[in-house]
Amino acid sequence: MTTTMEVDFQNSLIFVLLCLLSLLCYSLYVRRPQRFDLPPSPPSLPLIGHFHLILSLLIHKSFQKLSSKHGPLLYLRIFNVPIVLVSSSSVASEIFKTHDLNVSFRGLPPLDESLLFGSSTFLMAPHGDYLKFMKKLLVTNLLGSQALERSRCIRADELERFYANLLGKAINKEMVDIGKEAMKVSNKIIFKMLMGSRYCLEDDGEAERARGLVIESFSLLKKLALATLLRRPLEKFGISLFRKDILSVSRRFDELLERILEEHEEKPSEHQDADMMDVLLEAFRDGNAEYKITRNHIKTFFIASELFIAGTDSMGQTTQWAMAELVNNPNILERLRKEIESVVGKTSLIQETDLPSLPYLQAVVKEVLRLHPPAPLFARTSREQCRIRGFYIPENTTLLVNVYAVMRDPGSWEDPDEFNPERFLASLGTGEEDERREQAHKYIPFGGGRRGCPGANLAYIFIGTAVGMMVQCFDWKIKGGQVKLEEAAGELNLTMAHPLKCTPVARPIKPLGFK
Ligand code: HEM
Repeated sequence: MTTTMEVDFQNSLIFVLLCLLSLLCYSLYVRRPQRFDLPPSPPSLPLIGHFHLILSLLIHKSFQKLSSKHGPLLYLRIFNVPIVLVSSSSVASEIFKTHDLNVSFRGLPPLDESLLFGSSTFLMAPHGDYLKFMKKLLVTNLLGSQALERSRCIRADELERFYANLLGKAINKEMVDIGKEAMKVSNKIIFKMLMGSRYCLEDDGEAERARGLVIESFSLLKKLALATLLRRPLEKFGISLFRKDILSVSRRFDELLERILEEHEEKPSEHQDADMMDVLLEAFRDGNAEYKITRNHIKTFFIASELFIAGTDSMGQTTQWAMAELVNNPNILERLRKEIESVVGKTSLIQETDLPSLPYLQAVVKEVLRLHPPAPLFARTSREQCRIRGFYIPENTTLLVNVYAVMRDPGSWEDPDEFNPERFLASLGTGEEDERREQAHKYIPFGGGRRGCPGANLAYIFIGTAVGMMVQCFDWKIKGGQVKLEEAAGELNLTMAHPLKCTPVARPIKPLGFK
């Protein structure tokens, strides 16, 4: 009896020891190496992890400092949310070339009852059939080169109005808030490209209302990014941040778009004048469409195209930074003006068809986007675990690409903090050098891979013609003679801390048709 008990006891002990041994082997050879394989991580604090490091008001700069000290691929933890920080072109290139599909998700949690941040917006939608279908519609009908060719007169009209507005200010010696004026123009252009000629009235209230909602949504987007970081710790206490504000803006967007939708249904445009709303309504009614879209999809499409870091804000901000750099660099401004005058002359206003013949203007725009990218950071999420530079990246990890650090990396750019458009002229004529930089992901103001920005062509056209017109037709007076190029704190996009306000002085240029 005793012997049987002893044998049983010995067997159980062996069994427990075997279990412990396998657990040890599992943790050593299966789990532990993965933990040890994570990218390098700077020292962190208990509970909050690296949260104190992002409390700085210029997050992209704090991250840049962190990466220059600890390396271009870092593993950070904000409370219990892991983040992988990417700060060099070689790591960005590996991500876009090798892991593009795996990181084609933004990973923000959608708020499904909201039109603004629901799962069918460009921002939240996972990569798949729906997003592919909507992007195809966006490129074919709005942002691709043929679609841009069709909407050229909308932009030419708005550029003339912009010129007339500045001329009025010059005559009255009034100061101009360049970013604000440029944002108004870019917003009107996108609104008209989307909604068609019926909204072309100068004092159109719907465009104004949409602009107000875009501004509100932008500040919500910033809060949403913060809420995403704090989501997991706060959810434990049943706290959901900003939900009420998001739903309120969504409801007002919904009402505005429902009105516009109904108008389009009552009075559809003739085929040749069909605008984006008509195109989407046709896809909505088409039983054989590649993807069956709903009425809500149509609305979210407009919100996304209007809002997503899109036209309105990014193009306005970049135009402002460009003018600030030019005011501070009179030699560059003079060289640019000479180029424009030699190609466009003194009796016509610069047109977008002139842009290919204005390489220095193109170089100025590129250099401004390099130094002052409107989206200094963008996020992707790994759907599955993967290895980047040999390091283990767990599934569902946010990858934060520091565009600002990549485009100011001294390893890729000579004198990276200098405003020097000439660096983009090396490729003059062939464009080969520019292409090489883009291929190597050294120049990424528009992101990269399949979730890269589809609005890049429109952005180059808008910024090129707006800056070109302001240089061609006006001198710019500013108090103190120099602009402070400081970045605003606590913004999601790269904004000037002190908006550029200067007075235009009309030059002896007389575009035909203007008195
Ligand atoms: C200076 C102007 C602009 C800049 C710097 C810019 C930059 C960006 C960046 C960095 C992204 C994220 C890319 C990524 O994750 O790889 C993005 C996405 C996007 N942008 Fe732009 N953008 C600009 C203008 C525009 C315009 C004019 C439009 C359309 C009217 C637009 C529409 C979009 C859309 C729809 C996405 C989301 C694409 C997706 O998630 O698949 N952007 N943009």
